Amino acid sequence: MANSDRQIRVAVAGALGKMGREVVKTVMADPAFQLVAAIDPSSVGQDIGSLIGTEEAGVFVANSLAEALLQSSAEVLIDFTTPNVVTQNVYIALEYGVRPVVGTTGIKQEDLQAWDRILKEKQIGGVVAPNFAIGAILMMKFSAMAAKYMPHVEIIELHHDQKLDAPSGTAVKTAEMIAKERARMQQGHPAEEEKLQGARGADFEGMKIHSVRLPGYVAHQEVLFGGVGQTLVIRHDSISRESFMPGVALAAKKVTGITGLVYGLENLID
Ligand SMILES: NC(=O)C1=CN([C@@H]2O[C@H](COP(=O)(O)OP(=O)(O)OC[C@H]3O[C@@H](n4cnc5c(N)ncnc54)[C@H](OP(=O)(O)O)[C@@H]3O)[C@@H](O)[C@H]2O)C=CC1
Ligand SMILES: O=C(O)C1=N[C@H](C(=O)O)C[C@H](O)C1
Repeated sequence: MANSDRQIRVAVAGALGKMGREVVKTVMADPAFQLVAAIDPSSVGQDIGSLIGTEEAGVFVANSLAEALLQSSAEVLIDFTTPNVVTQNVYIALEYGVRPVVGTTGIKQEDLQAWDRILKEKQIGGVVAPNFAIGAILMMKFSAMAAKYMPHVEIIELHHDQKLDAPSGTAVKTAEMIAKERARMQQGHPAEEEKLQGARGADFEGMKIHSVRLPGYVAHQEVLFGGVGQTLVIRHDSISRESFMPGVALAAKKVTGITGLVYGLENLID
């Protein structure tokens, strides 16, 4: 791919993971981007393109994010690593003035607030999106709309059994968006009692969230609403990780034109 000033210089952390591989392919295929670094603990020193089965990228897997960012002059870091790695990665990116685009989930609110502050001080942008699939964004928005009229709601998220965090970032974001539209409330019978701990799921401001982990699933969520004499189910299925790629590419392009942190893809496409 030809290098030009107009291309956005992109580094990918977690480049050999399930998402990272798709992201590397997407970045390599999009003329708006130049892949300049790939960070992952395994296969260090090998060409990332050869490792993921595309053409050679001329970019070799690095272990140290700081060194990779420094040497590559990356402008954007796309992070799909793990919940215990992402926080440190973003602070490193911010130190080097690199704009983070983060899909990794399990991030604390206090870190989101700190990143927003630092990004504003540095006058650059960052994006954290628990879900980059447009269908999932619509599911969350429709759920927030429905909760105004049908406030009794429970969330069931279903994922592959390699997922490290529960509940999913998407389920938490959905609950946050619903919580803005309805008052905190008690659901179910006031005297209900769990005979087996965890049977009623996790609690988010009175909303129950249930996490399923099974081989065969990719990423799925149902938001169930109950009213008098009626129910409503809003469901989204990501049946392949390609579903996330247009959102990732959009965020990596838009992040160069914003200041501060955008939390949620819906805030970039409104
Ligand atoms: N926002 C969204 O739309 C989506 C978000 N996700 C989230 O993205 C994250 C990644 O998911 P997924 O790709 O399935 O996970 P994987 O476990 O497949 O990939 C994570 C990768 O990160 C690597 N890694 C570990 N430590 C580091 C480090 N210090 N620096 C760089 N890379 C590192 C891992 O290497 P190793 O295995 O050798 O440790 C692995 O290759 C999860 O939090 C998931 O929830 C997933 C899908 C969509
Ligand atoms: O781990 C995954 O796979 C996914 N993680 C994100 C989440 O936690 O919501 C997004 C999507 O659900 C896939």
